[in-house]
Amino acid sequence: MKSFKEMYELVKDFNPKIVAVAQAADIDVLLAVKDAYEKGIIKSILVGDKSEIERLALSISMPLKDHEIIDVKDDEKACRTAVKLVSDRQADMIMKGLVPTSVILKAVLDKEFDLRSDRLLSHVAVFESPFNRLMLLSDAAMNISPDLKAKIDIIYNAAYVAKKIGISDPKVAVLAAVEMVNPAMQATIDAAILAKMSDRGQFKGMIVDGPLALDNALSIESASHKGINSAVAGNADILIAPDIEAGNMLYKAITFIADKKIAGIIVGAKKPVILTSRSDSKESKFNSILLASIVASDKNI
Ligand SMILES: CCCC(=O)OP(=O)(O)O
Repeated sequence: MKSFKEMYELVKDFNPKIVAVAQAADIDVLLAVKDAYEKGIIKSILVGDKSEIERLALSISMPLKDHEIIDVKDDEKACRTAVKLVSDRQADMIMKGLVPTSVILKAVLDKEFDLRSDRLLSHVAVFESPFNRLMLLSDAAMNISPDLKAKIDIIYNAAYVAKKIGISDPKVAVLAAVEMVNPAMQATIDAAILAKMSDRGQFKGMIVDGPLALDNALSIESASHKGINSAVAGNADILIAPDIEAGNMLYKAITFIADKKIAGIIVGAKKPVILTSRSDSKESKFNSILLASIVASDKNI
């Protein structure tokens, strides 16, 4: 897939999914939900401050008769209500509204709702790259300081999403600040181990290489200028950040500096969670609904 337009072309023929929105009183969230509803992609249950949802909906001419509202003001309760709707099979996916990521993730991880699978949960972002194709980034929002084992799961989760959007044998760049292994930099050691695992055939259906700095993950000229010979350099489909700080900054640089369209979801749970930054645009939130719809349509999730 080259663009979110192509993603929309795929999703528009799916049966509409039901989205439980946690803290829906936000103009960009409501605009994305309105757009997705009008295009027949979703139905929604809006959890949040009812009077505020009604006020905002009026300002964007969003008819609320088509959307159920559950009046909950408190952040934690709104998240738990949205997650419970999915847990009780009244909704197919959860959407983060105007609420901190940690609050919604706490509800998603609560054993009471039985949404965890045997996989690690991780955030996967998809963005329109300058190379006329979609690329992926992980993890910008969930795993704070993943160890080697967590990085393996993060790579598998990202490759799963890559395959769902048509990237059959993704090339995975494990990012660090430098391309050489430096015993003082854990990110380079982890990346080198992951690359060796890939060399030995321990990752199926993908090529993993690292450590790669962002320049040579993205540009073959940068790689050859630095004398780096790698099947992934300049061809990366998936960027794996060393930790949440790097991942989150890269995510926000993609949107706020490069002005690229992005989508974000949490995978690894029994149902997808649409998870963007509160400050992301309505387009990014709409794109995230598309991406989650693809994952939610997978019978084997
Ligand atoms: C995927 C980015 C998650 C994030 O940073 O959310 P907030 O900006 O709302 O904290």
